[in-house]
Amino acid sequence: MLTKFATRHFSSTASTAYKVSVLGAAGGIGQPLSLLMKLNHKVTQLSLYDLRLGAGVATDISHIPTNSTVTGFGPEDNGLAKALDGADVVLIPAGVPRKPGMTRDDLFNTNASIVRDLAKAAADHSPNAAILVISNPVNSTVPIVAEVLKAKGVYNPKKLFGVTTLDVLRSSRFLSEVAKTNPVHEIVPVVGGHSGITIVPLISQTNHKNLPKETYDALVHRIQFGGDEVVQAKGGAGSATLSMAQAGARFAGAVLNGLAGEQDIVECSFVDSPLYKSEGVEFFSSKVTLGVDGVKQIHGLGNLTNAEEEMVNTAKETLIKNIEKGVNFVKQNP
Ligand SMILES: NC(=O)C1=CN([C@@H]2O[C@H](COP(=O)(O)OP(=O)(O)OC[C@H]3O[C@@H](n4cnc5c(N)ncnc54)[C@H](O)[C@@H]3O)[C@@H](O)[C@H]2O)C=CC1
Ligand SMILES: O=C([O-])CC(=O)C(=O)O
Repeated sequence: MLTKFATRHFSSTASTAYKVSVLGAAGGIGQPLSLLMKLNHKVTQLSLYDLRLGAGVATDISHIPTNSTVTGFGPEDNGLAKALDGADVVLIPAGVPRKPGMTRDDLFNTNASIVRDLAKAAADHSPNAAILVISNPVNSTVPIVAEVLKAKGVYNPKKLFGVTTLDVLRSSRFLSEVAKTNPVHEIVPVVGGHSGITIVPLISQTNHKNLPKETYDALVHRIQFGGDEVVQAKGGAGSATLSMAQAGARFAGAVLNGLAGEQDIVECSFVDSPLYKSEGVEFFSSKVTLGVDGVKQIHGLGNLTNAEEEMVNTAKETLIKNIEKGVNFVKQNP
């Protein structure tokens, strides 16, 4: 694995057998993510659902000799219900990716209903699962899932996560490139949300507080718009898939480690957060300690520079609108 925010200790009572369901498992992210989950030894049942090719991907991955069964499902024969039944962790990378010139918000019209419907099924068939939302725009799809779960009476804010780990991975990598260090040792908290200016890397909390202003500004911009680099490079064929699979597998692994009772498991994630609720920001990404019930503790941002504080304030304004958009969508399209 790449980086961890803290040392891990183990609880002797930990359970280590989990069912993980991937919804959208045959997609650009879904396939490598499913592969990486097959390599996680805590996963004993891997359930792969997609509108197409779910069974094919599952059969392929099932030949890997790790200690899990792999089952594939499509929409026929109540496949979604079966895929979700009793899941401990549900990963959702279903939905369309960006093309050059689009923002993540441009995906809202297509992905909102996909995520809403998958959340309804998760509420019915795996109401206790930790739900990890990858589908964009994350700043809005996470509130969509929350509203659906609330309407179904099964909302547990400790078990809903927007996956922002790719921003953390990029921060480690891009910072190491300018600082000429080993990225494995660069740990950068990234707070806010997951789109453009809502992505706020806290470089002041690394060993590289005094980067020249021009270098710092370029680094922050590259982290905030790193997704665009991949969208441009793929020239219309999609967005980040392989690095996202690694990010998703790292975050799902951390959630499983928390569920298993391991201590001091800390990752950044976009969660139902008390940090700025009084200002109307219902969800916010910050460092979160993961535990047996999901979120164990949401950490404050710590000391910020003036520049970081300004970025957080700007992020909050956009987040309020993105979150409201998701909430309104479910109200108007239950
Ligand atoms: N959170 C993050 O950091 C990132 C999020 N993403 C987002 O992840 C999503 C997926 O991206 P890709 O895998 O590249 O797209 P893709 O188009 O390659 O795969 C999406 C898959 O979802 C499936 N799908 C669509 N509707 C479905 C439904 N109702 N039920 C089940 N499966 C369904 C499709 O059949 C397809 O296999 C996009 O919205 C993208 O923007 C991408 C990169 C990073
Ligand atoms: O840029 C995109 O559309 C996909 C994404 O969320 C990322 O790569 O961070």
